Amino acid sequence: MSAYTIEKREKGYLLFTITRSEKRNAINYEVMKGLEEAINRASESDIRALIITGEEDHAFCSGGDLSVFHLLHTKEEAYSMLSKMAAILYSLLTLPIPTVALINGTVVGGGCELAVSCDFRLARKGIKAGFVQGKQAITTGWGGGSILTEKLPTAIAMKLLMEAELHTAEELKEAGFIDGLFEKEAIQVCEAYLEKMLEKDLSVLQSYKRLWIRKWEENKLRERIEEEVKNCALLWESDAHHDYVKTFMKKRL
Ligand SMILES: CC[C@H](C(=O)O)C(=O)SCCNC(=O)CCNC(=O)[C@H](O)C(C)(C)COP(=O)(O)OP(=O)(O)OC[C@H]1O[C@@H](n2cnc3c(N)ncnc32)[C@H](O)[C@@H]1OP(=O)(O)O
Repeated sequence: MSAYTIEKREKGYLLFTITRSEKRNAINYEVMKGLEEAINRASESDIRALIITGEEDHAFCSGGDLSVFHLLHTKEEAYSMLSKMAAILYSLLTLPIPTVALINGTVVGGGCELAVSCDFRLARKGIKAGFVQGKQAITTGWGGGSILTEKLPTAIAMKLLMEAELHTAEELKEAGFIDGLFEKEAIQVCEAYLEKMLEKDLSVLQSYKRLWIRKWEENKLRERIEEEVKNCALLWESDAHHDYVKTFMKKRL
């Protein structure tokens, strides 16, 4: 059973779906490979947008797959995984077409980092979301913290990260993290959200997106992400982090 699907939709966008609902769509190395493939295909000339979502309606994405990543003990082992995903999310962030995180369910940890790397976030009403890494004695480690501070006012971004709490989609729309809410028919809602953009020449969309990419380059975002990854790898080694992961895994073994 594949961990993802990539579908080219007749309206000219790619739909990437994480298909690991049995693990609340946690990201393992296969999902990372799928994201790389989707990003490469989205760079092809006829693709006008990329939508990322999760299978079923329990979760959009529960972040890193703890059943795999709990085997990473040292900062070097953690850095290898974290930097791989950080590079993927930076490629996603800087895709010169509109990207949407279609948040069909709960989104926590690295799942929020995936979502913030998209241009827009549409969420089902009532879902829970949070940058929970702080509760696990680590920080964001895929670049999501650095990217969040590019997209939200600093104080709001820092509060979301430092508190590491779960919020409702409604609260996060208030905070400016979520751009739109829906109840059902996620794909139709998302297509309606993109409709006017998808009517425009691809070169117009690409030119506008390059304005933001230019800003992120001038703000040395890629270097700041690298520092975030290194800091997270250092914290990864802490007993507090390993204790959290052990507790999570114990409940499930
Ligand atoms: C830098 C990013 C960083 C990283 O790891 O690299 C992170 O992403 S840190 C954050 C890692 N993620 C988590 O800590 C989330 C853990 N999961 C949960 O808190 C809950 O599962 C939740 C809130 C996502 C959903 O809760 P719900 O009650 O709906 O489901 P269950 O907890 O019963 O889980 C169902 C099923 O899914 C498995 N599962 C869920 N999340 C993960 C995960 N992140 N990795 C691996 N497996 C996960 C869980 O073990 C259950 O499986 P089962 O076989 O039934 O026990």
